[in-house]
Amino acid sequence: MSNVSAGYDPQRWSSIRTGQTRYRIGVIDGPNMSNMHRRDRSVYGGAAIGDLQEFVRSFGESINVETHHLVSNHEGEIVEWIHENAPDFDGFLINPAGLTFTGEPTKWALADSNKPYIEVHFRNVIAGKAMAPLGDERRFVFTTAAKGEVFGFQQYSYTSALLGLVWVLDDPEMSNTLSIGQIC
Ligand SMILES: O=C1C[C@@](O)(C(=O)O)C[C@@H](O)[C@@H]1O
Repeated sequence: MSNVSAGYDPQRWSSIRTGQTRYRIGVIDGPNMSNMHRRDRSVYGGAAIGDLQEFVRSFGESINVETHHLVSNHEGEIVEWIHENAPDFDGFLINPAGLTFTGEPTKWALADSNKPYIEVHFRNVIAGKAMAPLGDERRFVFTTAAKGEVFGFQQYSYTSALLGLVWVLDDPEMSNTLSIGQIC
């Protein structure tokens, strides 16, 4: 009997990718990531932003994905880059970094593009939040329209997110559950 379950497709459960399309993904690093080689080594590993971009690019190639990178300390530049490039991209990864709690314009540029995006962070950005003092009610701006989140795995947050994004793009059923439209 083949109709075991509409959701079960053996191909999806037995290969890294279910599709062969070569995707173009925009990878954005926000304010302060250009300085990552001088930031806390235990989090950012002492590597420079160019090393990170090369790491993500080469992982992308291994799964037939082309990544295009922007690092910027200026929100306006990030917004314009999204406007300009969104038509040519299939999706985005963003480490909003310094814009994590304030980046409404960038969040909307991504949401308006109607392309899925995944928010990434080196750190576990939620750690300790349960014990945040009263009054520290900062809101994660990008989470409301993201397809997903990956944080806490340092540079591997990016490669994990890239794989997740490709799964979403390869699988029309997952793409249909985009959270865009539920933005508050
Ligand atoms: O600049 C950053 C980096 C960060 O996004 C990360 O990658 O862990 C975490 C943010 O809270 C912080 O503002």
